[in-house]
Amino acid sequence: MNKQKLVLVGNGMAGVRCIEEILKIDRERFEITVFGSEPHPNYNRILLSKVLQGDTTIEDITINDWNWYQENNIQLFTGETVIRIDTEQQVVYTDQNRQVEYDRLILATGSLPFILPVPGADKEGVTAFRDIKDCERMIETANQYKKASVIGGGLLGLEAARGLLNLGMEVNVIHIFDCLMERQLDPTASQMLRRELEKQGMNFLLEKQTEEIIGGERVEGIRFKDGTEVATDLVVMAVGVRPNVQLAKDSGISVNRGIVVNDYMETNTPNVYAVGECAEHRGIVYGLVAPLYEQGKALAEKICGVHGKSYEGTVVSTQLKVSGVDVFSAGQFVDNEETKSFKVHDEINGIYKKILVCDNKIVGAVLFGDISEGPKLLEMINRQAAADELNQVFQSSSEESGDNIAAAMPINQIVCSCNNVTKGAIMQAVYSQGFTTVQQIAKCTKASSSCGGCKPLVAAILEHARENDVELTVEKETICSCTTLSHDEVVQEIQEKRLTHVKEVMFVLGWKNEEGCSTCRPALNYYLGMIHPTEYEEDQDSLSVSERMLANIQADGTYSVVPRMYGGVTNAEELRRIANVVEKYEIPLVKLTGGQRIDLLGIKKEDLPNVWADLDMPSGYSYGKSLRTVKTCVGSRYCRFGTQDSIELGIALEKKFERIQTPNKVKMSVSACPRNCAESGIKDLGIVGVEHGWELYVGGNGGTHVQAGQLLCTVATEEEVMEMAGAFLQYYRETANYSERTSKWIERVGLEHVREVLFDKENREVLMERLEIAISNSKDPWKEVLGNKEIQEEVYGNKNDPLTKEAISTSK
Ligand SMILES: Cc1cc2nc3c(=O)[nH]c(=O)nc-3n(C[C@H](O)[C@H](O)[C@H](O)COP(=O)(O)OP(=O)(O)OC[C@H]3O[C@@H](n4cnc5c(N)ncnc54)[C@H](O)[C@@H]3O)c2cc1C
Ligand SMILES: NC(=O)c1ccc[n+]([C@@H]2O[C@H](COP(=O)([O-])OP(=O)(O)OC[C@H]3O[C@@H](n4cnc5c(N)ncnc54)[C@H](O)[C@@H]3O)[C@@H](O)[C@H]2O)c1
Ligand code: SF4
Ligand code: FES
Repeated sequence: MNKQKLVLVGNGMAGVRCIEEILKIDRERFEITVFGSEPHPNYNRILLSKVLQGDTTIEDITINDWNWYQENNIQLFTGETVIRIDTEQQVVYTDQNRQVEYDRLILATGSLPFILPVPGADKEGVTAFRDIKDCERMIETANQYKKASVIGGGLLGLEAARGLLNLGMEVNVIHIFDCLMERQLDPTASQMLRRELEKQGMNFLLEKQTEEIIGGERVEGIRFKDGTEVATDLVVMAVGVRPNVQLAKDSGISVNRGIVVNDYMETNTPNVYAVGECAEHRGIVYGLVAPLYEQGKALAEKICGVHGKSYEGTVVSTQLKVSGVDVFSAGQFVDNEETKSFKVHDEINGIYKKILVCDNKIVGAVLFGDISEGPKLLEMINRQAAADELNQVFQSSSEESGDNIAAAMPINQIVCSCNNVTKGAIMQAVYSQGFTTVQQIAKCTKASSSCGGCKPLVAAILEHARENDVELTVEKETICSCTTLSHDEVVQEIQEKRLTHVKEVMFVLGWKNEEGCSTCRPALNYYLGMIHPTEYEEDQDSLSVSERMLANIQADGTYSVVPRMYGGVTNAEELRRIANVVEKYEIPLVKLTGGQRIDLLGIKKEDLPNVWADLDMPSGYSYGKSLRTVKTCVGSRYCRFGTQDSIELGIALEKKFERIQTPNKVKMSVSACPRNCAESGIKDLGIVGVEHGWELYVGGNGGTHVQAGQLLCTVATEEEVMEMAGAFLQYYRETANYSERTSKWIERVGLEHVREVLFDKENREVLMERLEIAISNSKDPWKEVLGNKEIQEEVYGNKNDPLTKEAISTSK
């Protein structure tokens, strides 16, 4: 199967994030080539400000190192610029005389810093602040020279100025207006900011328009339109950026301010897409990573054929990365006739909060001095919350700080706006992975990995999750009222204290009810079997009637038997045996199940062992929490649409995983094409054949709570399906609560988290190793009974009938 060729032009933050998203969905779909004009692998441009300020180093801001490209089979050409696109032939040409064909092309060319077109702008000592090279140039200049001027009092200019101060230079900030950061702040906040920065040592030349950069070969000063001059050894231009669109324009792709894209990041040219600062969506060109990452996700889903969310635009928020200055701005901040504002101005403590309301809805906010309510306000602005909700913000904020803020925050509130990560996702990462550092959380969830502005909040949530017992108790679900311990805690205790029996667990862990109950006993039995697969013997008293009898008990006290038919395939020999059994034991009803099996209903308990013996087929586990069925479509063997052998794969899956115990029943299916005749979209693990391999959907459910499966990944070969399926099952076995179906488990832990675990090859290998141990210790339970006369008499003989009416009605 030929992979499609995907070419990315622009090795920056937006483009590479989009590639990461594509790899998450489908590692095998594309042969990927990336071109980047800069000589570096993808790095965190945002943190250049922090490099200049001396808080981190260039080595530490790499996001994807050289190995990452290799490991993901990405061909990377750095220091190489794409100079032409032939959109008819679908070929890109570079400045190194290379030409590469594409099936899909992503343009992520970012922005170019705007350089004021004034005389002298090309002199030595005049620089932009956009990339590593600019940053290094400024650091070198600071070693030799003293006086710096930054033109532009926006976010970039102020962060640059702070960096240059830290490097020991005297810094003038030259701004065209009388208010700094006029694109984000109202005049009051702007004034407060100016005063604070002056205290830090910055000098401001406001309402100054640059006319000329003066000097010889090297800059010596700046002359303004009002005739005044300032001496300087370095000029940093931070007067905004322009989308880098020349390549697209020259290639006939529709360009306005940016490259024009629709809600799927498609340009007007077939198979050409754009993301990031070069793209213009619904008339807006964004200059912050949060929207660019959202765009990347939407494009990845589109390009991989997943019916995901389209991109509909973003309300952005900004924070200035200058230590000691807390500024936050989001949405609309300029008053007009239709707006009203809610303001708090505490001049003593230097705190200012202004929230703008329009039509009784919260539409924007500016915070200075205390920005702790920023995430909450951004969430309110995004959903256009009613103005009344503001009371809650201010009442609670006056009492809250640090850990209290973390505790009071709703679970679904976004904490990291750059990466769209909620408090819930962070808490989950801490609970499920036992994380103790912000770095671990950043690696797993990406929270705090971009601008770093949310780091203190992430740290507070981490602290809160680890230390605050109150929330742990409130949020944790105990197994049942016999214990105060959660499922996870019990599993941990069993492992740590090496507990081996149900009674022992209850005794050692201080069960309130020493006999346990019908909820906790089966759970403990499952956990012990999962943790000690080689030595644990099932506690029969903890099993349901159907599990104990190895057949499903029916309303009238008879049983149903479903023999295993791998992949839903049978033959004349098996059918003859089934027919003989039906006649011999006068089985009143034979029914085909939704999982493509034959159900024999109305069998008397004492006939069960003889029925199994005569059938001579493996148990179909219709009574158990285990793999039930793998449903298959006819696939390429007979269907004219089938590109793959779904039957062969279905049978292989069922044979491999047929007897393992799972937290709840598991249903699988394999369809050989997207027509999906085996209903793979509503299975715990549903597999769909596509042109270049197999798509794996997880967490689907066609029962009480109908739930569509979500795409976990796409793989190329049957071997990879088996490996991914095994790792998925084992991770579900190890981390789901007993009785939790995969749909609920994924909802709880998050698909992203499951992907993080399963996409790591080492993780998959260790999960598979543990699963193999469980598989090798499993035996067919019907055969076990047939080989044990005592059990046959004890359990299936007439003498000691263990059943009561109550048992029938409570058995599931
Ligand atoms: C100092 C600084 C601080 C910032 N701070 C923040 C912040 O705190 N928060 C925030 O959200 N954002 C911040 N930003 C903005 C953020 O960095 C950008 O929004 C983001 O990097 C844009 O990503 P991009 O991939 O669209 O473009 P870029 O990161 O600019 O990447 C585009 C890449 O494409 C390459 N390229 C262009 N044309 C070609 C071609 N023809 N062939 C090959 N390669 C090509 C370029 O060389 C570049 O490497 C900051 C930016 C700077 C400079
Ligand atoms: N903390 C952050 O979020 C952060 C930090 C740095 C950069 N960035 C992003 O990087 C990009 C570039 O930042 P920026 O600050 O250069 O862009 P900007 O457009 O936000 O600000 C440019 C500033 O320069 C001023 N200006 C324009 N012409 C001028 C002139 N002739 N003389 C003096 N001042 C003049 C403008 O009034 C404006 O305030 C933006 O997209 C920004 O969002 C973000
Ligand atoms: S899913 Fe596709 S291959 Fe399978 S039976 Fe249906 S149409 Fe045929
Ligand atoms: S808010 Fe920027 S990294 Fe979290």
